[in-house]
Amino acid sequence: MRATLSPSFTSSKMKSMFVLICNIAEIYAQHYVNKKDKIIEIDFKDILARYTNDVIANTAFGIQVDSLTDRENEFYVMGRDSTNFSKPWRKFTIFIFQAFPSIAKLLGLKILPDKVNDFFLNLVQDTIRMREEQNIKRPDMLGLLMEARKGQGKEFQTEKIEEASFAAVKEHLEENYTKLDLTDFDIASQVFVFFFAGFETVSTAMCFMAHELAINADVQRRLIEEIDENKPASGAPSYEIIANMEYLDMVVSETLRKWPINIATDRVVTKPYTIDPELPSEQPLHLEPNQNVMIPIFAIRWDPQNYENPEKFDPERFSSENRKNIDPYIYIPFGVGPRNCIGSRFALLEMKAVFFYLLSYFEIVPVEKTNVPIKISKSNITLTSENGFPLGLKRRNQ
Ligand code: HEM
Repeated sequence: MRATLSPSFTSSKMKSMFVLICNIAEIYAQHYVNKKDKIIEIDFKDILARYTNDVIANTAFGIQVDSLTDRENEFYVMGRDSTNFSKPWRKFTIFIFQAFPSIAKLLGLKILPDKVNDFFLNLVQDTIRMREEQNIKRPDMLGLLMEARKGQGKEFQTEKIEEASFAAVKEHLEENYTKLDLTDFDIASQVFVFFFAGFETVSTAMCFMAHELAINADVQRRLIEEIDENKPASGAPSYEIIANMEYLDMVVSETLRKWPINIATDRVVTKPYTIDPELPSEQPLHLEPNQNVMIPIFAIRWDPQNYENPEKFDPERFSSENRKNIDPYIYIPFGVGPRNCIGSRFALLEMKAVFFYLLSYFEIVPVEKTNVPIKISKSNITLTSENGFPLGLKRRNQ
Protein backbone atom coordinates (compact mmCIF):
# COMPACT_ATOMS: atom_id res chain seq x y z
CA MET A 1 0.00 0.00 0.00
CA ARG A 2 2.77 2.44 0.94
CA ALA A 3 4.56 1.91 -2.41
CA THR A 4 1.30 2.77 -4.14
CA LEU A 5 0.61 5.87 -2.08
CA SER A 6 4.12 7.30 -2.31
CA PRO A 7 3.70 8.59 -5.89
CA SER A 8 1.16 11.09 -4.50
CA PHE A 9 4.14 13.09 -3.39
CA THR A 10 6.45 13.10 -6.42
CA SER A 11 7.39 16.48 -7.92
CA SER A 12 4.76 16.48 -10.67
CA LYS A 13 1.97 15.57 -8.23
CA MET A 14 3.23 18.16 -5.78
CA LYS A 15 3.22 20.81 -8.50
CA SER A 16 -0.43 20.11 -9.35
CA MET A 17 -1.41 20.07 -5.70
CA PHE A 18 0.61 23.21 -5.03
CA VAL A 19 -1.74 25.17 -7.28
CA LEU A 20 -4.70 23.97 -5.19
CA ILE A 21 -2.84 24.78 -1.94
CA CYS A 22 -1.93 28.32 -3.13
CA ASN A 23 -5.56 29.08 -3.99
CA ILE A 24 -6.56 28.25 -0.44
CA ALA A 25 -3.62 30.16 1.11
CA GLU A 26 -4.58 33.23 -0.91
CA ILE A 27 -8.25 33.03 0.21
CA TYR A 28 -7.08 32.93 3.84
CA ALA A 29 -4.78 35.95 3.50
CA GLN A 30 -7.38 37.94 1.54
CA HIS A 31 -10.01 37.24 4.19
CA TYR A 32 -7.99 39.34 6.66
CA VAL A 33 -6.87 41.95 4.14
CA ASN A 34 -10.48 43.10 4.00
CA LYS A 35 -10.67 43.72 7.76
CA LYS A 36 -10.36 47.26 9.08
CA ASP A 37 -8.72 46.64 12.50
CA LYS A 38 -5.18 47.94 12.90
CA ILE A 39 -4.16 44.72 14.62
CA ILE A 40 -6.38 41.72 13.96
CA GLU A 41 -6.21 39.53 17.03
CA ILE A 42 -6.81 35.87 16.32
CA ASP A 43 -6.11 32.42 17.66
CA PHE A 44 -3.75 31.10 15.01
CA LYS A 45 -4.64 27.56 16.02
CA ASP A 46 -8.16 28.21 14.81
CA ILE A 47 -7.29 29.72 11.42
CA LEU A 48 -4.43 27.38 10.66
CA ALA A 49 -6.54 24.33 11.58
CA ARG A 50 -9.21 25.59 9.17
CA TYR A 51 -6.62 26.17 6.46
CA THR A 52 -5.16 22.67 6.92
CA ASN A 53 -8.65 21.21 6.90
CA ASP A 54 -9.52 22.91 3.60
CA VAL A 55 -6.23 21.86 2.02
CA ILE A 56 -6.79 18.19 2.95
CA ALA A 57 -10.45 18.30 1.85
CA ASN A 58 -9.34 19.58 -1.54
CA THR A 59 -6.14 17.62 -2.19
CA ALA A 60 -7.01 14.31 -0.54
CA PHE A 61 -10.81 13.99 -0.71
CA GLY A 62 -11.27 16.15 -3.79
CA ILE A 63 -13.98 18.39 -2.32
CA GLN A 64 -14.03 22.16 -1.82
CA VAL A 65 -14.90 23.64 1.55
CA ASP A 66 -14.36 27.14 2.93
CA SER A 67 -14.06 26.75 6.67
CA LEU A 68 -13.32 30.43 7.27
CA THR A 69 -16.77 31.55 6.14
CA ASP A 70 -18.76 28.30 6.48
CA ARG A 71 -17.35 27.82 9.97
CA GLU A 72 -19.27 24.75 11.06
CA ASN A 73 -19.27 22.82 7.77
CA GLU A 74 -19.65 19.09 8.33
CA PHE A 75 -16.21 18.18 6.98
CA TYR A 76 -14.54 20.56 9.42
CA VAL A 77 -16.63 19.49 12.39
CA MET A 78 -16.01 15.78 11.75
CA GLY A 79 -12.33 16.34 11.09
CA ARG A 80 -11.93 18.42 14.26
CA ASP A 81 -13.59 15.69 16.27
CA SER A 82 -11.45 12.92 14.80
CA THR A 83 -8.18 14.70 15.56
CA ASN A 84 -9.03 15.88 19.04
CA PHE A 85 -6.43 13.98 21.03
CA SER A 86 -7.18 15.62 24.36
CA LYS A 87 -10.26 13.43 25.05
CA PRO A 88 -9.31 11.02 27.88
CA TRP A 89 -10.98 7.93 26.30
CA ARG A 90 -9.26 8.58 22.97
CA LYS A 91 -5.88 8.98 24.65
CA PHE A 92 -6.49 5.71 26.49
CA THR A 93 -7.45 3.75 23.34
CA ILE A 94 -4.47 5.12 21.41
CA PHE A 95 -2.23 4.01 24.28
CA ILE A 96 -3.73 0.49 24.21
CA PHE A 97 -3.36 0.30 20.41
CA GLN A 98 0.27 1.33 20.71
CA ALA A 99 1.29 -0.71 23.75
CA PHE A 100 -0.96 -3.81 23.36
CA PRO A 101 -2.21 -3.95 19.74
CA SER A 102 -3.51 -7.54 20.01
CA ILE A 103 -5.57 -6.71 23.11
CA ALA A 104 -7.02 -3.66 21.34
CA LYS A 105 -8.05 -5.91 18.43
CA LEU A 106 -9.45 -8.58 20.73
CA LEU A 107 -11.59 -6.03 22.56
CA GLY A 108 -12.73 -4.50 19.26
CA LEU A 109 -11.60 -1.04 20.43
CA LYS A 110 -12.16 1.87 18.06
CA ILE A 111 -10.30 5.17 18.14
CA LEU A 112 -13.04 7.08 16.31
CA PRO A 113 -16.80 7.09 16.90
CA ASP A 114 -19.01 5.40 14.28
CA LYS A 115 -20.58 8.68 13.14
CA VAL A 116 -17.16 10.03 12.13
CA ASN A 117 -16.19 6.77 10.37
CA ASP A 118 -19.52 6.70 8.52
CA PHE A 119 -19.24 10.33 7.45
CA PHE A 120 -15.85 9.90 5.80
CA LEU A 121 -16.76 6.53 4.28
CA ASN A 122 -19.97 7.89 2.71
CA LEU A 123 -18.17 10.97 1.46
CA VAL A 124 -15.50 8.90 -0.29
CA GLN A 125 -18.02 6.39 -1.69
CA ASP A 126 -20.19 9.19 -3.12
CA THR A 127 -17.18 10.96 -4.67
CA ILE A 128 -15.89 7.71 -6.22
CA ARG A 129 -19.33 6.94 -7.68
CA MET A 130 -19.68 10.47 -9.10
CA ARG A 131 -16.17 10.39 -10.64
CA GLU A 132 -16.72 6.96 -12.16
CA GLU A 133 -20.08 7.95 -13.63
CA GLN A 134 -18.75 11.21 -15.08
CA ASN A 135 -15.26 9.85 -15.91
CA ILE A 136 -13.57 12.60 -13.85
CA LYS A 137 -9.80 12.38 -13.28
CA ARG A 138 -8.37 14.73 -10.69
CA PRO A 139 -4.75 15.01 -9.43
CA ASP A 140 -5.60 14.26 -5.82
CA MET A 141 -4.99 11.32 -3.51
CA LEU A 142 -8.42 9.85 -4.03
CA GLY A 143 -7.83 9.88 -7.80
CA LEU A 144 -4.49 8.15 -7.32
CA LEU A 145 -6.02 5.35 -5.28
CA MET A 146 -8.79 4.91 -7.82
CA GLU A 147 -6.13 4.50 -10.50
CA ALA A 148 -4.20 2.07 -8.31
CA ARG A 149 -7.11 -0.31 -8.08
CA LYS A 150 -7.36 -0.35 -11.87
CA GLY A 151 -3.60 -1.03 -12.06
CA GLN A 152 -2.90 2.46 -13.45
CA GLY A 153 -0.72 5.23 -12.05
CA LYS A 154 2.55 3.32 -12.20
CA GLU A 155 4.13 5.96 -14.45
CA PHE A 156 4.64 8.24 -11.44
CA GLN A 157 6.73 5.57 -9.82
CA THR A 158 9.77 6.13 -11.99
CA GLU A 159 9.69 9.90 -11.65
CA LYS A 160 12.63 11.48 -9.88
CA ILE A 161 11.89 13.67 -6.89
CA GLU A 162 13.50 17.12 -6.87
CA GLU A 163 14.16 17.83 -3.21
CA ALA A 164 12.71 21.26 -2.49
CA SER A 165 13.32 21.41 1.26
CA PHE A 166 16.13 20.43 3.59
CA ALA A 167 13.76 18.71 6.02
CA ALA A 168 12.06 16.44 3.43
CA VAL A 169 12.77 12.75 3.93
CA LYS A 170 13.99 10.40 1.22
CA GLU A 171 11.28 8.29 -0.37
CA HIS A 172 11.86 4.91 -2.01
CA LEU A 173 9.68 4.84 -5.08
CA GLU A 174 11.11 2.33 -7.43
CA GLU A 175 9.90 -0.95 -5.91
CA ASN A 176 6.75 -2.89 -5.31
CA TYR A 177 4.08 -0.95 -7.13
CA THR A 178 1.19 -3.39 -7.42
CA LYS A 179 -2.36 -3.38 -8.67
CA LEU A 180 -4.25 -3.27 -5.43
CA ASP A 181 -7.43 -5.09 -4.66
CA LEU A 182 -8.97 -2.09 -2.95
CA THR A 183 -12.56 -1.78 -1.78
CA ASP A 184 -14.18 1.63 -1.33
CA PHE A 185 -13.68 1.09 2.39
CA ASP A 186 -9.91 0.58 1.90
CA ILE A 187 -9.70 3.74 -0.20
CA ALA A 188 -11.66 5.73 2.39
CA SER A 189 -9.37 4.43 5.14
CA GLN A 190 -6.25 5.44 3.25
CA VAL A 191 -7.52 8.91 2.39
CA PHE A 192 -8.48 9.28 6.02
CA VAL A 193 -4.93 8.36 7.07
CA PHE A 194 -3.82 11.53 5.33
CA PHE A 195 -6.28 13.47 7.41
CA PHE A 196 -5.36 11.77 10.63
CA ALA A 197 -1.59 12.02 10.10
CA GLY A 198 -1.49 15.38 8.34
CA PHE A 199 -4.00 17.59 10.14
CA GLU A 200 -2.77 18.14 13.68
CA THR A 201 0.90 17.87 12.72
CA VAL A 202 0.90 20.51 9.99
CA SER A 203 -1.52 22.94 11.63
CA THR A 204 0.38 22.90 14.94
CA ALA A 205 3.79 23.18 13.28
CA MET A 206 2.55 26.32 11.49
CA CYS A 207 1.29 27.74 14.81
CA PHE A 208 4.71 27.32 16.37
CA MET A 209 6.26 29.00 13.32
CA ALA A 210 3.85 31.94 13.58
CA HIS A 211 4.66 32.29 17.28
CA GLU A 212 8.42 32.24 16.68
CA LEU A 213 8.11 34.86 13.93
CA ALA A 214 6.05 37.10 16.21
CA ILE A 215 8.63 37.04 18.97
CA ASN A 216 11.71 37.07 16.71
CA ALA A 217 11.17 40.29 14.79
CA ASP A 218 14.59 40.15 13.09
CA VAL A 219 13.86 36.69 11.65
CA GLN A 220 10.45 37.83 10.43
CA ARG A 221 11.91 40.97 8.85
CA ARG A 222 14.45 38.93 6.87
CA LEU A 223 11.78 36.48 5.75
CA ILE A 224 9.51 39.31 4.59
CA GLU A 225 12.42 40.74 2.60
CA GLU A 226 12.91 37.39 0.89
CA ILE A 227 9.20 37.13 0.13
CA ASP A 228 9.15 40.63 -1.36
CA GLU A 229 12.16 39.81 -3.54
CA ASN A 230 10.45 36.69 -4.87
CA LYS A 231 6.87 37.89 -5.24
CA PRO A 232 5.78 37.65 -8.88
CA ALA A 233 4.44 40.89 -10.42
CA SER A 234 1.05 39.24 -10.69
CA GLY A 235 -0.55 35.92 -9.87
CA ALA A 236 0.55 33.09 -7.63
CA PRO A 237 4.16 32.13 -6.92
CA SER A 238 5.28 29.03 -8.81
CA TYR A 239 6.34 25.82 -7.11
CA GLU A 240 9.93 26.62 -8.15
CA ILE A 241 9.84 30.09 -6.55
CA ILE A 242 8.75 28.68 -3.21
CA ALA A 243 11.15 25.74 -3.47
CA ASN A 244 14.12 28.06 -4.07
CA MET A 245 13.49 30.43 -1.16
CA GLU A 246 16.44 29.61 1.06
CA TYR A 247 15.56 31.63 4.15
CA LEU A 248 11.97 30.36 4.16
CA ASP A 249 13.36 26.84 4.14
CA MET A 250 15.74 27.69 7.00
CA VAL A 251 12.88 29.08 9.12
CA VAL A 252 10.65 26.06 8.46
CA SER A 253 13.53 23.65 9.18
CA GLU A 254 14.29 25.37 12.49
CA THR A 255 10.60 25.38 13.45
CA LEU A 256 10.49 21.62 12.95
CA ARG A 257 13.76 21.25 14.91
CA LYS A 258 12.62 23.23 17.92
CA TRP A 259 9.01 22.03 17.95
CA PRO A 260 8.73 18.34 16.98
CA ILE A 261 4.97 17.82 16.94
CA ASN A 262 5.49 14.05 17.07
CA ILE A 263 7.51 14.08 20.25
CA ALA A 264 8.52 10.44 19.76
CA THR A 265 8.31 7.59 17.31
CA ASP A 266 8.75 3.87 17.78
CA ARG A 267 9.87 0.64 16.17
CA VAL A 268 9.18 -3.03 16.94
CA VAL A 269 12.28 -5.20 17.31
CA THR A 270 12.37 -7.95 14.63
CA LYS A 271 15.61 -9.72 15.55
CA PRO A 272 17.75 -9.91 18.69
CA TYR A 273 20.20 -7.03 18.95
CA THR A 274 22.58 -5.67 21.56
CA ILE A 275 23.47 -2.01 21.99
CA ASP A 276 26.95 -1.94 23.46
CA PRO A 277 27.76 0.46 26.30
CA GLU A 278 29.65 3.63 25.44
CA LEU A 279 30.55 4.71 28.97
CA PRO A 280 32.10 2.58 31.77
CA SER A 281 29.02 3.20 33.91
CA GLU A 282 26.63 1.74 31.30
CA GLN A 283 25.42 -1.85 30.79
CA PRO A 284 24.78 -3.54 27.41
CA LEU A 285 21.15 -3.29 26.36
CA HIS A 286 19.69 -6.50 24.88
CA LEU A 287 16.70 -6.14 22.62
CA GLU A 288 14.40 -9.08 21.92
CA PRO A 289 11.92 -9.57 19.04
CA ASN A 290 8.49 -7.93 19.55
CA GLN A 291 9.79 -5.42 22.07
CA ASN A 292 8.81 -1.83 21.37
CA VAL A 293 11.59 0.76 21.23
CA MET A 294 10.65 4.41 21.69
CA ILE A 295 12.76 7.07 19.96
CA PRO A 296 12.42 10.30 21.98
CA ILE A 297 12.56 12.93 19.22
CA PHE A 298 11.83 15.88 21.53
CA ALA A 299 14.55 14.93 24.02
CA ILE A 300 17.09 14.49 21.20
CA ARG A 301 16.33 17.98 19.85
CA TRP A 302 16.46 19.77 23.17
CA ASP A 303 19.69 18.10 24.28
CA PRO A 304 22.48 20.75 24.36
CA GLN A 305 24.94 18.02 23.35
CA ASN A 306 23.13 17.84 20.02
CA TYR A 307 22.12 21.47 19.49
CA GLU A 308 23.92 24.36 21.14
CA ASN A 309 21.48 26.55 23.04
CA PRO A 310 18.52 24.36 21.97
CA GLU A 311 15.83 26.72 23.27
CA LYS A 312 16.98 29.49 20.94
CA PHE A 313 15.05 29.81 17.68
CA ASP A 314 17.94 30.12 15.28
CA PRO A 315 17.32 29.47 11.56
CA GLU A 316 21.07 29.96 10.95
CA ARG A 317 21.55 26.36 12.06
CA PHE A 318 20.12 25.46 8.64
CA SER A 319 22.03 27.94 6.45
CA SER A 320 23.75 26.36 3.43
CA GLU A 321 27.11 26.51 5.30
CA ASN A 322 25.79 25.04 8.54
CA ARG A 323 23.32 22.40 7.38
CA LYS A 324 26.05 20.03 6.23
CA ASN A 325 27.11 19.71 9.89
CA ILE A 326 23.68 18.47 10.96
CA ASP A 327 23.59 14.77 11.70
CA PRO A 328 20.37 13.54 10.00
CA TYR A 329 19.77 11.03 12.82
CA ILE A 330 19.68 13.87 15.32
CA TYR A 331 17.33 15.98 13.21
CA ILE A 332 14.69 13.43 11.98
CA PRO A 333 11.71 15.84 11.71
CA PHE A 334 9.81 13.25 9.67
CA GLY A 335 11.34 10.07 11.07
CA VAL A 336 13.76 7.82 9.27
CA GLY A 337 14.00 4.74 7.03
CA PRO A 338 11.35 2.86 5.05
CA ARG A 339 8.56 3.85 7.48
CA ASN A 340 9.37 7.55 7.54
CA CYS A 341 6.65 10.17 7.02
CA ILE A 342 4.98 9.78 3.66
CA GLY A 343 3.74 13.39 3.63
CA SER A 344 6.91 15.40 4.36
CA ARG A 345 7.01 17.24 1.00
CA PHE A 346 3.31 17.95 1.13
CA ALA A 347 3.55 19.30 4.70
CA LEU A 348 6.49 21.55 3.87
CA LEU A 349 4.77 23.08 0.85
CA GLU A 350 1.56 23.62 2.79
CA MET A 351 3.50 25.48 5.48
CA LYS A 352 5.53 27.56 3.05
CA ALA A 353 2.54 28.59 0.93
CA VAL A 354 0.49 30.04 3.79
CA PHE A 355 3.38 32.06 5.21
CA PHE A 356 4.26 33.35 1.76
CA TYR A 357 0.74 34.76 1.43
CA LEU A 358 0.22 35.97 5.01
CA LEU A 359 3.56 37.77 5.19
CA SER A 360 2.97 39.36 1.79
CA TYR A 361 0.31 41.49 3.47
CA PHE A 362 0.91 41.30 7.23
CA GLU A 363 3.41 41.15 10.01
CA ILE A 364 2.63 38.64 12.74
CA VAL A 365 2.87 40.38 16.13
CA PRO A 366 2.53 39.32 19.75
CA VAL A 367 -0.63 40.48 21.55
CA GLU A 368 -1.44 40.74 25.24
CA LYS A 369 -2.60 37.13 25.47
CA THR A 370 0.49 35.70 23.71
CA ASN A 371 2.37 33.40 26.06
CA VAL A 372 6.08 34.03 26.15
CA PRO A 373 7.47 31.48 26.75
CA ILE A 374 4.84 29.10 25.38
CA LYS A 375 3.15 26.91 27.99
CA ILE A 376 3.23 23.36 26.64
CA SER A 377 -0.01 21.41 27.03
CA LYS A 378 0.20 18.46 29.39
CA SER A 379 -3.09 16.98 28.27
CA ASN A 380 -2.36 16.39 24.59
CA ILE A 381 -0.46 13.47 23.12
CA THR A 382 1.13 15.66 20.46
CA LEU A 383 3.15 18.79 21.18
CA THR A 384 1.00 21.90 21.42
CA SER A 385 0.45 24.99 23.53
CA GLU A 386 -1.84 25.01 26.55
CA ASN A 387 -3.73 28.18 25.63
CA GLY A 388 -3.84 28.16 21.86
CA PHE A 389 -1.73 30.58 19.83
CA PRO A 390 -3.19 34.09 20.31
CA LEU A 391 -1.32 36.43 17.97
CA GLY A 392 -2.00 39.53 15.88
CA LEU A 393 -1.92 40.32 12.19
CA LYS A 394 -0.74 43.86 11.55
CA ARG A 395 -1.04 45.31 8.05
CA ARG A 396 2.43 45.93 6.67
CA ASN A 397 3.54 49.55 6.08
CA GLN A 398 1.16 51.03 8.64
C1 HEM B 1 4.78 19.03 9.91
C2 HEM B 1 4.03 17.98 9.61
C3 HEM B 1 4.36 16.54 9.88
C4 HEM B 1 5.27 16.00 10.75
C5 HEM B 1 6.19 16.75 11.73
C6 HEM B 1 5.20 14.56 10.59
C7 HEM B 1 6.01 13.67 11.28
C8 HEM B 1 5.93 12.29 11.14
C9 HEM B 1 6.76 11.36 11.87
C10 HEM B 1 7.85 11.74 12.87
C11 HEM B 1 6.38 10.11 11.50
C12 HEM B 1 6.98 8.79 12.00
C13 HEM B 1 8.09 8.38 11.05
C14 HEM B 1 9.02 7.32 11.57
O1 HEM B 1 8.71 6.69 12.58
O2 HEM B 1 10.10 7.13 10.96
C15 HEM B 1 5.31 10.25 10.52
C16 HEM B 1 4.66 9.19 9.89
C17 HEM B 1 3.65 9.35 8.97
N1 HEM B 1 3.18 10.53 8.45
FE1 HEM B 1 3.77 12.38 8.94
N2 HEM B 1 4.27 14.25 9.63
C18 HEM B 1 3.73 15.43 9.16
C19 HEM B 1 2.78 15.57 8.16
C20 HEM B 1 2.19 14.54 7.47
C21 HEM B 1 1.27 14.69 6.36
C22 HEM B 1 0.81 16.03 5.76
C23 HEM B 1 0.89 13.43 5.98
C24 HEM B 1 -0.03 13.00 4.86
C25 HEM B 1 -0.45 13.75 3.90
C26 HEM B 1 1.59 12.49 6.83
C27 HEM B 1 1.47 11.13 6.74
C28 HEM B 1 2.20 10.23 7.52
C29 HEM B 1 2.01 8.79 7.45
C30 HEM B 1 1.01 8.04 6.55
C31 HEM B 1 2.94 8.22 8.36
C32 HEM B 1 3.13 6.74 8.67
C33 HEM B 1 4.12 6.15 7.65
C34 HEM B 1 4.32 4.65 7.79
O3 HEM B 1 4.11 4.12 8.88
O4 HEM B 1 4.71 4.02 6.78
N3 HEM B 1 2.37 13.20 7.72
N4 HEM B 1 5.07 11.59 10.32
